[in-house]
Amino acid sequence: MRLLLHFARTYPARSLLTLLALLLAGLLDGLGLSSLLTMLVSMSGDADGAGLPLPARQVRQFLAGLGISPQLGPLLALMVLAMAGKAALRLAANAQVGYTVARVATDIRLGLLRAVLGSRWEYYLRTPIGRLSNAISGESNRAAGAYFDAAQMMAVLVQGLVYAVLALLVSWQATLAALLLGGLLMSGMGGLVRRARQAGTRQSQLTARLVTYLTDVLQSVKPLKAMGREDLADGILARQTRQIDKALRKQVIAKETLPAVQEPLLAALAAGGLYLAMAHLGLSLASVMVVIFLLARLLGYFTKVQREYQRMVSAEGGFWMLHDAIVDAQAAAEPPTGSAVPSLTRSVELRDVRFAYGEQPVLDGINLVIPAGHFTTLIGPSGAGKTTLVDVVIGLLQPQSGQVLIDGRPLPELDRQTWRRMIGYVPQDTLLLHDSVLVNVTLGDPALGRDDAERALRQAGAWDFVATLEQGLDTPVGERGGKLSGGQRQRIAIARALVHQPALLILDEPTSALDAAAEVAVRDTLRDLKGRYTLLAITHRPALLDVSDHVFHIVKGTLHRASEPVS
Ligand SMILES: Nc1ncnc2c1ncn2[C@@H]1O[C@H](COP(=O)(O)OP(=O)(O)OP(=O)(O)O)[C@@H](O)[C@H]1O
Repeated sequence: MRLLLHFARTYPARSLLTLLALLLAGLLDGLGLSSLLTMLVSMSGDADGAGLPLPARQVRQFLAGLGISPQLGPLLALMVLAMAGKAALRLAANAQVGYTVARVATDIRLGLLRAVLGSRWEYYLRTPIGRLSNAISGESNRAAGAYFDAAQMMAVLVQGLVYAVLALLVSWQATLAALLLGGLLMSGMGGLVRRARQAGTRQSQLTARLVTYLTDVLQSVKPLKAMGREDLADGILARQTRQIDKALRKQVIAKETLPAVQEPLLAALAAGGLYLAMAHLGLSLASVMVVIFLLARLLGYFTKVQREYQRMVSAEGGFWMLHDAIVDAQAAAEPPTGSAVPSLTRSVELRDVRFAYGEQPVLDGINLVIPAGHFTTLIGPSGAGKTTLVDVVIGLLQPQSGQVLIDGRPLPELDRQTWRRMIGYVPQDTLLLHDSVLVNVTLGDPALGRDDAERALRQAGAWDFVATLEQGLDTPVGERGGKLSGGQRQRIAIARALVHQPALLILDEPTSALDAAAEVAVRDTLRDLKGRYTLLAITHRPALLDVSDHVFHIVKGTLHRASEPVS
C-alpha cells in the first residue's frame, strides 16, 4: 500500500488519468455485460421483463429512453459499442501505464545520478561503485516494473468492483457471501504474498552485493590473476550467485503456489455460492444464471487482484532499495554554494585549518599561504595529510574549523562550480575513461577543440607518443586506459588538467610513474607555467622540488617550511 501511495503522490495526474480511464472502461464493460444479460434473459422467454435482474431492467429503461426497442439487434449493437469503448479506454490506460513505467525508470536513474553527483566527497569514499552501477542498470527497470504491476492490479480491481456492483444489484445476499468468502480466501493466501515479498527483497539485496563485489574484483583482477588467486573470488561469486538462485526459486514457488491453491478453493466457493442461491435464497432461474456468471467472474477477479499484488510486492523491495539509495545520496549533498565570483591574483590561504575523519585528526591547525603565480610543493611521510590538505583547498572536504581564503574571500562565499572550473587537477591514481585520447583530454567539453588538446598534450610531454599512435588523438585508450603504459596515462592526465588553462594547477605525485626523460619534460613544463599559473604539487621527486618556489613539510597534520624560495 505504501508503494501505491508513493506512486499516486509522485505521479498524481498520470495516475488519476489512468484510474479514470480504467473506471470508465469498467463501467462500459458493465454496460456491455448488462446488455448481454438482458439478451440472455429475453431469450429465456421472460418477455415483459418482470423477472429480469435489476441491471437488465435498467438497460431496458435506458434503451426505451433513447427510443430504442430492447430487441436483439439494438442490444447486440449496444454490447458491441460498449466493448469497443472499453477496449479504447483500456488502450489509453495501458499506454499511460507504459509511458509511466518508462518515466519511473528514468526518474529513478536521473534521481540517483543527480543525487550521487551532487554528493560530498565523503559519500564516494563510503559508497561502493558496483552498488551504483547495479542500481542504474538493472534494478531501476525492476523497480519501475512495480509500477506496471500496481497499475495492472488497479485495472483488475476496478473491473472487479464494477462486477461487484452488478452482482449486488442482482443478489446482494449471494454477493456479500461471495465477497466475504473471497476476503477470507485472500487473507488465507497472505502467507504466500509475504514470502514472495521477502524473496524479492532478498533477490535485490543479493544482486546488489554480487555486482558490488564483482566490480571490485574486476578493478583489481590483475594482481588476483598474477598471484593465481582468482579462484578465491570465483568461490565467493559462485556462492553469492547460488544465493540469488535460491531467492529466485523461492519467488517462483510462492508465485506458482498462489494460483494452484486459489483455483480449487475458488471452485469450491463458487459451488457453495450457487448452492446458497438456488437452495436457500429461492432466486428465479434468470437470476440464478446471472448469479452464476457474475460470482464466478467476481471471485476470478479476487484471485487476479491478489496475484498482481503479489507480483508488485515482490518487485517492491528493489524499488525501496533504490529510493533509500537516492535519499542517502541526497542527505550527503554538498553544502549550499556561495555566489561570489572567485579570482586568483593574490593567494590561496589556509588559516588555522583543522580537519578530522571522525575522531581521527588529520590537519591540526594548518596555516599556509600559496602565492598566486608561484610553485608551492608539499612533502611529507605517507598518511601525513597532504592529499587531505589539497581536498580542503578544492572544497571537496570542509574543515571543522579555520578558513580557506581565495584572494582573501572565504571559500564558502564563492561560487563552488566556478572555483572548481578554475582548477586543473592531476590525481595520484590515474584512471582514464574508456574512450579516445581526445575525449580523455577534453572530457568531452564542446568548448575545447583538437588544437587545445594538442597544445595541452605538448605541454604535458605527451604529444610525441600520441602522434605515433595509429589513430592519433582518436585512438581508444582501452578500459581505464589499459592500452597505455602507466607513464603515458599520467601524461594524458596532466594534459587533461592543463587543457582548460586553469588558474590553479594541483598535482598529486604527478611524475611518480614517469621515467627520467618524461619527468624532465613535465618539470620543464611546470617551470614554464610558473608565473602564468599558480601551482600546488605533492611530490617527493627532486626534479620537481628543484623548480618549486616554496616547499612545505607536513608531519602528523602540522606544517613546517622545508626550504626558502628558490631564485
Ligand atoms: N576516507 C577516509 N576515512 C578515514 N580516514 C582517512 C580517509 N582518507 C584518508 N584517511 C586518513 O587520513 C590520513 C591522511 O591521509 P592523506 O591521504 O591525506 O595522506 P597523504 O599524506 O596524502 O598520504 P600519501 O602520501 O600516502 O598519499 C591518513 O592517516 C589516512 O589513513
